[in-house]
Amino acid sequence: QLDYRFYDRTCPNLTRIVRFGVWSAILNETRMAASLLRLHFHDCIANGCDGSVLLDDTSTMKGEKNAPPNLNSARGFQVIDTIKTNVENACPATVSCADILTLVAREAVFLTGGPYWSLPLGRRDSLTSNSSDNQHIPSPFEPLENITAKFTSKGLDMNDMVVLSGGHTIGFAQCFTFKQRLFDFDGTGKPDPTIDASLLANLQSTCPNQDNSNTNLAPLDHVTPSKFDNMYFKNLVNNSGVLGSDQALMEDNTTASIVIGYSTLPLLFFSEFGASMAKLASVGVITGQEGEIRKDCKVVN
Ligand code: HEM
Ligand SMILES: [Ca+2]
Repeated sequence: QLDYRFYDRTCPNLTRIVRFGVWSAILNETRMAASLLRLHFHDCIANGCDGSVLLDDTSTMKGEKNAPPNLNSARGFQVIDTIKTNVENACPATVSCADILTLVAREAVFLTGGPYWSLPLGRRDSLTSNSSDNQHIPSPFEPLENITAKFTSKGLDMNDMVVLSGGHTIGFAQCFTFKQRLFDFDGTGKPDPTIDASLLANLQSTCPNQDNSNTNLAPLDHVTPSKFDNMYFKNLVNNSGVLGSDQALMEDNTTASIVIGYSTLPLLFFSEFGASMAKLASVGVITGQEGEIRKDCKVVN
């Protein structure tokens, strides 16, 4: 029910408005591209791409935004609000927050050097958000089989999972999300023996072994952290993945061979990333008369 020409008549400048908004935000802070891409992923994995991640909590509703893993971690809400305001000024009560977030993620990837893909539109916004839907978001502490299962339960296969993990070619992670690998891997009291030695030294200096380093930031791709390229996959081949869940892609033969492919074929990565992003963007969408077109992405009408 999504349609490639959904807003052609009702909001012809939509793509331009979104692109300008994302461009301005990235100009102000490079990392914002990554934060916006992740926000879309979390929206889609938790109850479908319906803008539910954007809703503020109310006295009767505890939503996704302020629940783990988004709490003190998900970013970019202000950027979405600014773009929504500009879209409302051009085309009042027409474009959903869910479609805006979907378009924003595509522009964020494109403007940092990544691929571009076509997207059918017409998503509607949810009337609720439920913190418990965040349980579907993969955790960096869980085994690969669990993460794979979380993707397949949304209709995304192992190839989608590996290629979409390439989103970690941009952006940052807080030390607590990978620190046990640096000092106490699997309760051994030692670092993960597989981490590349120079990356290990680097990460240990960014994330010293004390609680007050938990929210320090390290790039997920330590070579080209603000460029959307296939370096993430090259890093995995070189034992330089940051999250345990990233490096785990090299421990299974099937996922490892996909990683190796993308590490040598950047254009294959780009085309498959676009295809899988389009697939992600259709997960659990609501269309037609369901849901609503929110006026303000933070609150239901
Ligand atoms: C495969 C399972 C995944 C796991 C376990 C995972 C986990 C994480 C974690 C722990 C962080 C750091 C959060 C923080 O420090 O607060 C992160 C950041 C990020 N993730 Fe993922 N992620 C996964 C998949 C994805 C996918 C599919 C995408 C997009 C296509 C994505 C895009 C990002 C981006 C861009 C960042 C950086 C955000 C920023 O700098 O603000 N991740 N992820
Ligand atoms: Ca990169």
